[in-house]
Order: sequence, then structure tokens, then C-alpha cells
Amino acid sequence: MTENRPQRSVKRTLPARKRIALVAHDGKKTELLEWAARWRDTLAEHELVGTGTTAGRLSASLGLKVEGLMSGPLGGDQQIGARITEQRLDLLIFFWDPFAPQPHDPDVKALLRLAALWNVPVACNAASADFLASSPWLGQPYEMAIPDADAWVAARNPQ
Ligand SMILES: O=C(CO)COP(=O)(O)O
Repeated sequence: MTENRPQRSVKRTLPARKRIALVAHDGKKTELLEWAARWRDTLAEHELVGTGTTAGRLSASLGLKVEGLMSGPLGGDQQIGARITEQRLDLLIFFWDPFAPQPHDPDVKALLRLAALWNVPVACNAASADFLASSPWLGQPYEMAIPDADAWVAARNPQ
């Protein structure tokens, strides 16, 4: 009986130009906009994506291209989770609101679970986002370990 978690890992290299998701709940949008304004020049070096409302506000206030996915309550968190699973996202900055239950709380939890699973760096508030944005790894390739998905499937399908 194999333990019910991936037993092997493989290397994944994050590119120098990161694909960064920016997301904030309504009660945290102002904080995220203020944070992003401080880091505008840094963010401009990377590819930005966000849930619908957050992306629209960031794009307008920063004057940068921010790809807009679906709004969070309509499935945007799940779209970002899918990108993480497909190794198409490198960093998640998600100012989730600890004081406001969301209609899509299961989606929020699912997104944070996938980020933890796939070893994606996550910032949940301005201080952690400062640490990520000031990291020397932000502008360089970064090698990390992720679960070996092929080995996981093979172990569950013994010949
Ligand atoms: O709800 C969100 C994340 O869970 C964010 O969605 P919006 O950016 O559309 O407000």
C-alpha cells in the first residue's frame, strides 16, 4: 500500500520573468492597490494576471497590462488554481480577507491548497508580499521541487 501522497519530486525551474497572479477580496483591494503602486516598476518586469475585478482595478491604477480572468466568485480562483496545476503560474499574491466569509470560500481554500501542493510562493498580506517582491529570486530563474505527477499516477496504476 503506497502512502496517499506523492513520494517523489521533480525539479521545476521558475523563469526569470515571472507569471504573477494578483488577487484581493473586496475588503483588501485598497491594500493591494497601494502595495502594487509601491512595487509598480518591479511588477512591470513580469507577466501579471488576476481575478476579474482585481485585474481591472490594478490595470487602471498601474497603467500596466494585467490579464483578467473570471471574477473570483464566478470561478477566477479556480482558473488560477488550474494554471498552478499546469505549471503556468510562478507566484501568487492573494490578499484574502480574514474578516469576511466569501460565497466561494471552497474555491479560495482550493486555490491555497494547490499553491501549497505545487510549492508556489504565496503572499497573503503586504509584509509577505514585500518579502517576495524584494527577493533576489524574483528576477532570476529559480529551481525548486514539485511533486512527480507521472510517478504518482504510475504508483496508482501498478502493472
Ligand atoms: O474573490 C476573489 C478571490 O477569491 C477576487 O475576485 P475579484 O478580483 O473579481 O473581486
